[in-house]
Amino acid sequence: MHVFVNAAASADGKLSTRRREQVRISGPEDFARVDRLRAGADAVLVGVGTVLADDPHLTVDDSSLRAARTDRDDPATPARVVLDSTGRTPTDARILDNAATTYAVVSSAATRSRRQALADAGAEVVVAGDDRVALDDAVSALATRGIETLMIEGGGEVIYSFFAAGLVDELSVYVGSVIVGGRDAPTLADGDGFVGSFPDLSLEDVRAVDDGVLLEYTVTGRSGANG
Ligand SMILES: NC(=O)C1=CN([C@@H]2O[C@H](COP(=O)(O)OP(=O)(O)OC[C@H]3O[C@@H](n4cnc5c(N)ncnc54)[C@H](OP(=O)(O)O)[C@@H]3O)[C@@H](O)[C@H]2O)C=CC1
Ligand SMILES: Nc1nc(O)c(N)c(N[C@@H]2O[C@H](COP(=O)(O)O)[C@@H](O)[C@H]2O)n1
Repeated sequence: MHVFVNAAASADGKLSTRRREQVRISGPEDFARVDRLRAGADAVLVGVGTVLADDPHLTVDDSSLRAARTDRDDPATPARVVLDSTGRTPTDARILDNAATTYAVVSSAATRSRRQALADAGAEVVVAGDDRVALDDAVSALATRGIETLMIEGGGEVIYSFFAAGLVDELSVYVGSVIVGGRDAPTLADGDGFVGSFPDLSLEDVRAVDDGVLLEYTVTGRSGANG
C-alpha cells in the first residue's frame, strides 16, 4: 500500500491550538490541492481526536474531480477511515453520513454496544489490535478491502504512529504564515517522539502556495544522523 501524509502547520509547527480547535492554516489554493490529493486516494484516514475536534467530512468537493473518479469506476469520493480504539466516534459524526464508505477501525477494547452503534450509524467496523488500534493490522485489513493508496490527514498522534511504524512513503506539509504557539498544541508528529533514530526525509519540492510554503518529501528510512 502507498501511504502519504498531508497536513497544514503554522510557521511554528502547530496543527491547531492548545484547545485543539481547528485553525484555518491553508488558503484556497492549498485547500484545492488537498482536494486533488483526496481525489487521488482510495481512502482518507484520521484519528478519533480529529473527529472529536473538527467533525471533518473528508470528501472530495470539486465536481470535476468527483466526475473523473466515477469515470474510472471509483466512488465519487474515497473511503473514510477513523482510528478509534474504543469506538468514541459520535454516531452523528459527519464522516458517518452516506457520502462515502466509512471504516471505523477499533480495537478489541471497543465494547460490543459501541461497535453496534457505529455499524448502525453506517460504519463498516474493522477490528485491529487489542488495547489500541494496531497499525500493521489496520493497514492489512484496509488492503484486503481494496485500498491501495491511503492518505493520512492527521492529527499529530496518528501521524506520529504511522511514522513510528515505518508506514509512510511521502509527506507534504503546507507551512502557513501564522504563529499558533502553545506547548500543548498539536504538532505534525506528537506521540512519544523519536529518540536516537529518526525518520529521514528527502526534500523533493518546495514552492510558494497562497501566502505560505508547500514542502514535499519522500521518506527514505531511519537513521540517527539527525540526533
Ligand atoms: N492542520 C491540519 O492539517 C490538521 C489539524 N488537525 C488537528 O489535530 C488535532 C487532533 O489531533 P490529535 O489530538 O493528535 O488526534 P488524532 O486525530 O491524531 O487522533 C488521536 C487518537 O487516535 C486514536 N488512535 C487509535 N489508534 C491509534 C494509533 N495506533 N496511534 C495513534 N492514535 C491512535 C487514539 O484514541 P483512542 O486510543 O481512543 O483510539 C488517539 O488519541 C485537532 O485539533 C485538529 O484540528 C487534524 C488534522 C489535520
Ligand atoms: N489542509 C488543511 N489545512 C488546514 O488549514 C486545516 N485546518 C486542515 N485540517 C484538516 O481538514 C479536515 C477538515 O476536512 P473537511 O473540510 O471537513 O473535509 C480537518 O479535520 C483536518 O483533518 N487541513
